[in-house]
Amino acid sequence: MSYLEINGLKKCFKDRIALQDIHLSIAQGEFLTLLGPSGCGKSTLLRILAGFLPCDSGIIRLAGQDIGPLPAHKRDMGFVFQSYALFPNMNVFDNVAFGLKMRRTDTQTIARRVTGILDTVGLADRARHRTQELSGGQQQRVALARALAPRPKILLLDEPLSALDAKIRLSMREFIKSIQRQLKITTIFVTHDQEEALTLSDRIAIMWDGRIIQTGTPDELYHHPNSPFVAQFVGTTNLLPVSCLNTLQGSVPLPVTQAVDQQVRSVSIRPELISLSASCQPGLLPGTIKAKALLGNVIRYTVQIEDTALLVDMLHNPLQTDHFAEGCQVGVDIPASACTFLK
Ligand SMILES: Nc1ncnc2c1ncn2[C@@H]1O[C@H](COP(=O)(O)OP(=O)(O)OP(=O)(O)O)[C@@H](O)[C@H]1O
Repeated sequence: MSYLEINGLKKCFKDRIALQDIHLSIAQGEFLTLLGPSGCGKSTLLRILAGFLPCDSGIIRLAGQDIGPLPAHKRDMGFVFQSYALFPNMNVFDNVAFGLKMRRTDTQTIARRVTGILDTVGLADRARHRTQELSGGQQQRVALARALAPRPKILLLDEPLSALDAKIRLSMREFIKSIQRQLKITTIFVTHDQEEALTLSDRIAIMWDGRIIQTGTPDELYHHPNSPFVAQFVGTTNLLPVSCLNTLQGSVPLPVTQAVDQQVRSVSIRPELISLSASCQPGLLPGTIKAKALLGNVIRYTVQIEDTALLVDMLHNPLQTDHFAEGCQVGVDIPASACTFLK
């Protein structure tokens, strides 16, 4: 059963539609990410859920209750901003205690809760420090502790890692996931970084131009995208007009008829599903290596086949010597099962 349910949500800013037709169900304890390019409406949706912004129409239910009419402080949601937004005039303890004081929680409970949550985020020894004395990662942990201290029903995180440098970002990502697992708190995370979304989420809602285009597990979105937009936005792919297959099929039995039957317009082929051979045996397509890039443990080749350039990923094993140099002639195998046809 869904814990948070959003139905038919719409939001306009003057004549600009920021969100429309938003339907989303989130289970208790789930980690859901809103993923999409800049300006697609992710933060607007999060702010509406938090009660910071009104929506024009739609219903939001939390644990069966319509929370649309409730102000932000009565919604039981914790919010973490991209820019920490800590109170500079307060120390770490008082920042974390803020939400509890607003709720007129008694002093003993505040002390117990703040100490407990600071311990959870690994900052128990910094309680009396001023927030400016902390690193970016530590400040974001204070922001997380502040959001969690009142024990909200939902945790809302708006690009919480984007102000951090690359290395801290990675460790904070792991940290957020482990806290979420430990507390089993229902979480909605906003990002435009697909790697972040894929590694953190139970499910991802892909947004584009104010709409949710597809919702699914990372695996579903990667292997079964419902549109060219999702295929390109989640992972790397070769997105080709389906007519390309007509050119390629001379040598390979690709399932072009299936594509025509479904009136699809494009085909997505993931780079790791294509393989290369040193010789072009029957059934393979003749290609030329145009470029080669080392991406850590993967080598990404650009292979030219007639007018089509394909990306092909192969695991990089330094002990093996069967890598291909630029200019090399190769045989290219595109199994029919590698082709995802899209409308
Ligand atoms: N207060 C506002 N007044 C007018 N337009 C707004 C306002 N807030 C957001 N918008 C517009 O609504 C659209 C969605 O904005 P939003 O900030 O939700 O996108 P986003 O996906 O979170 O983008 P980013 O990843 O860049 O933060 C954008 O076109 C934006 O310009």
